[in-house]
Amino acid sequence: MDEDFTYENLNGLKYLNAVINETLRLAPPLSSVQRVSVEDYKLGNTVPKGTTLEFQPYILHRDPLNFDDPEQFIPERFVNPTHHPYAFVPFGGGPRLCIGQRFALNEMRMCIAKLIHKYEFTTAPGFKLDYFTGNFLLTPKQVLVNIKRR
Ligand code: HEM
Repeated sequence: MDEDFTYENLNGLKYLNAVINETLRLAPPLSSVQRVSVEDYKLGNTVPKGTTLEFQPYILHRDPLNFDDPEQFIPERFVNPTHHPYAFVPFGGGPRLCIGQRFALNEMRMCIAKLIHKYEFTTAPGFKLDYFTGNFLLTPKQVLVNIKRR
């Protein structure tokens, strides 16, 4: 069965990839990304050289101008996506885009596909997802699930 979990097969699992993207939209692990301007730049006002600028994937991803019903978990929106390329930036963007993006996506596809192939996961009764705050990494306090062999 292991031979079915190839790069090509995993890449072609449209709904699995949509679920991963929708999860990265609502819970981008890196909630803010910084840049320093290397020269004066006109952006409405002039941003002087040496200014630290920050964009927050978490905020962009939940902006109703970018996504309809942004607070809802709707993987289908990533099956045939229509959003602006810079409206969804869990791995950043431009020349300093996350170097591990493909590796991370592959790893997620492989682990999730193998696990749900053999086991069924449900959230534990009464469990509510909660995150540590005040950290640049979005980390859940705990994840309680029930696991059943299929
Ligand atoms: C879900 C997993 C991951 C997420 C959400 C993530 C997210 C990000 C983000 C938002 C950036 C900043 C990009 C920017 O400044 O525009 C970044 C940079 C980076 N990431 Fe990741 N990352 C992940 C996994 C990984 C992995 C697995 C590796 C290495 C194997 C990695 C290596 C790096 C490196 C080296 C940079 C700096 C790139 C540069 O400045 O040129 N990341 N990542």
